[in-house]
Amino acid sequence: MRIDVEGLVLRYGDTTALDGLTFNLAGGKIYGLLGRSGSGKTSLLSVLAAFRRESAGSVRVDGRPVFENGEVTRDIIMIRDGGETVKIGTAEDAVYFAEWLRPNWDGDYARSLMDRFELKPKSKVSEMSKGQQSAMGVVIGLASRAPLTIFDESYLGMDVPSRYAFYEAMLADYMLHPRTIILSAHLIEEISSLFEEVLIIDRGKLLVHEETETLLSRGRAVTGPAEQVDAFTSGLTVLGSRQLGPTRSTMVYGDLDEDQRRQAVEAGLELEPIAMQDLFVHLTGGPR
Ligand SMILES: Nc1ncnc2c1ncn2[C@@H]1O[C@H](COP(=O)(O)OP(=O)(O)OP(=O)(O)O)[C@@H](O)[C@H]1O
Repeated sequence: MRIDVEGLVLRYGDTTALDGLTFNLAGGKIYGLLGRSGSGKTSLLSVLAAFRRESAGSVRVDGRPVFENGEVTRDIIMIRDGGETVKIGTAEDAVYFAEWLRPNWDGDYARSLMDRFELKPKSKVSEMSKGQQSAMGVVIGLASRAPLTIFDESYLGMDVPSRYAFYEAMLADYMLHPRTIILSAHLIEEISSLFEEVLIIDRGKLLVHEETETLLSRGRAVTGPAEQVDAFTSGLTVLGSRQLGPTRSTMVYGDLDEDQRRQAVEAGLELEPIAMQDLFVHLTGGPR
């Protein structure tokens, strides 16, 4: 589903959580939404999923406003941190409820996911562990096959093997049933290889919206003798620097042209990619 966000503002009383966000997502991809705590990720996703109404600006999904628009919202599911399923009743009841609400629901797939996450149909959701409740959310989110599927750190309570099982299941199901998936994430290292595009927000503003490959190609660690590194990086956008004896490694952000790459090689400098997590830390790591 296509998403068009224009000048989006969301305020909670005196707090401005989203401060004029504008971006467009063509849809049919897996998007990663990154941002530090309190940057506005849940607020943004809540507006996209019509849980909250924007204070100003507009959000359109496939060209239509989402708030109080049942035609659109039945095609959107947002699973929040901690699972968010019906907490009254059993796992089976939660599945029954989802089946009733979700036009693309796949019951066989839901059952196979429940087996995979070792969730017992007769277990009461309220008595499940945090990780099991998160897994329940993941089951509902995936088996709904909603054209716009949003996971807001839904998998945070799950243990490492379960999280990896989720990533694998999501990717496999997405390949078979392409849709628009947005994942907000703090565990960037684990999950960033799934993202086709990345949005980074900071203090309610959009900092980066790029294809993952482009974003990664912009960050480089320049390593070599300190003096040469400094000469090469002066005039570039420097994200940070580390020194080990006479060797310095400076992270830069921006496109390097052929000439610059050649100069680096001639100066005996190494240009290495930076992991998404490091880029994120340096792009958003200023003082709060
Ligand atoms: N219900 C609310 N009432 C008042 N302020 C809120 C409410 N929800 C969020 N905020 C504020 O809005 C800002 C953005 O919060 P939000 O939950 O969207 O951030 P986040 O990026 O999802 O954070 P985290 O990664 O910690 O979950 C924060 O300053 C937060 O304190």
